[in-house]
Amino acid sequence: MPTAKDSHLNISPMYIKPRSFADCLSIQQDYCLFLDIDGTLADFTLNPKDSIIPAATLSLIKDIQSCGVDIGVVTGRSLAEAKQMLSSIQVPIAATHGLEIEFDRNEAQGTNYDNSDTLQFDNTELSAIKLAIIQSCKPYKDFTIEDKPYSVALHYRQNPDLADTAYAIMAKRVKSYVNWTLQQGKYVWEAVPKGADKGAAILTLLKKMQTDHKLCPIFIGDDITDEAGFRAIQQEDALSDNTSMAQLGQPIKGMGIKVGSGATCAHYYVHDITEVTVLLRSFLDFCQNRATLLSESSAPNDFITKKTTRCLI
Ligand SMILES: O=P(O)(O)OC[C@H]1O[C@H](O[C@H]2O[C@H](CO)[C@@H](O)[C@H](O)[C@H]2O)[C@H](O)[C@@H](O)[C@@H]1O
Repeated sequence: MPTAKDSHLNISPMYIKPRSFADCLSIQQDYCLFLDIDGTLADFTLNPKDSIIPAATLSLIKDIQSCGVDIGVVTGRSLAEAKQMLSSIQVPIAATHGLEIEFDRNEAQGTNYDNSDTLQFDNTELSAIKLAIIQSCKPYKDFTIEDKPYSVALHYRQNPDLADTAYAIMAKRVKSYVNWTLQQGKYVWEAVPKGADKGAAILTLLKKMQTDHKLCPIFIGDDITDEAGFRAIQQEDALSDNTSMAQLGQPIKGMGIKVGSGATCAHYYVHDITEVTVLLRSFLDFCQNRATLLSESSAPNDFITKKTTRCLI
């Protein structure tokens, strides 16, 4: 079974004190925020269907949006599930690891799309893979199979000893399909169309959010699939792959924040979901203060002094 080790995961991230997150930010800079769901906004549960994003977190997101900050959710969940979990707020969503993107649930067709055409998604193949996985899992009561419109996930959180078995089943079932690949997550292996990538999804959302003011994207995520997102906004791939430059026409210097310790290419980390909430609250304070300062002055640069990065210990 492959491990989570990856040649990109070689940076020791710096801890951000979540309560002082505002101290890391500059009042002269416009920010936007990208948020992962599971392990970042929602605590883990044995069955994915039982997960919720706490009402307080949703209301925090809404308050940040009210300050004029764009927020996008980037998740491995299907669009339908993500929308249900986020039903009390309006937020652009890149779901199924970027395969399904919805900018605005009320907008007419044209702004929302799925990537399944581009990625040569074949529903017949997906059905065959799902069926084969169901067959293989019959002897094991501790697996949970998550049936999504564009992928299928095999969860073994109920019995972590089944990790190797889960990988063996999934690898066997995907191996004969050239357009499919396996993605690892926390206690899960998922069969996804090749090319599904949270980094590209974030850049698609960012391009849509971009105005005359250059935005500094902040992405918070916890899992292996979030690494592509960290790389995209931190421009780690700029030398080898110019996708981000080409998409936005300018370099991006964003902040990747990993939830939890462990190898990551994110430059920063916080310990857990509770700290994510504290960090979001600090970000809200920053946005509210910034809005007040900007509204009080017609020439903001006359009195606003740029903050320096003091958030690290
Ligand atoms: O990108 P994310 O929003 O982090 O979604 C990644 C996967 O999250 C879900 O699985 C994880 O959460 C489950 C519920 O807590 C947990 O049981 C499982 O062990 C985790 O891997 C979701 O079910 C998957 O579809 C997402 O791909």
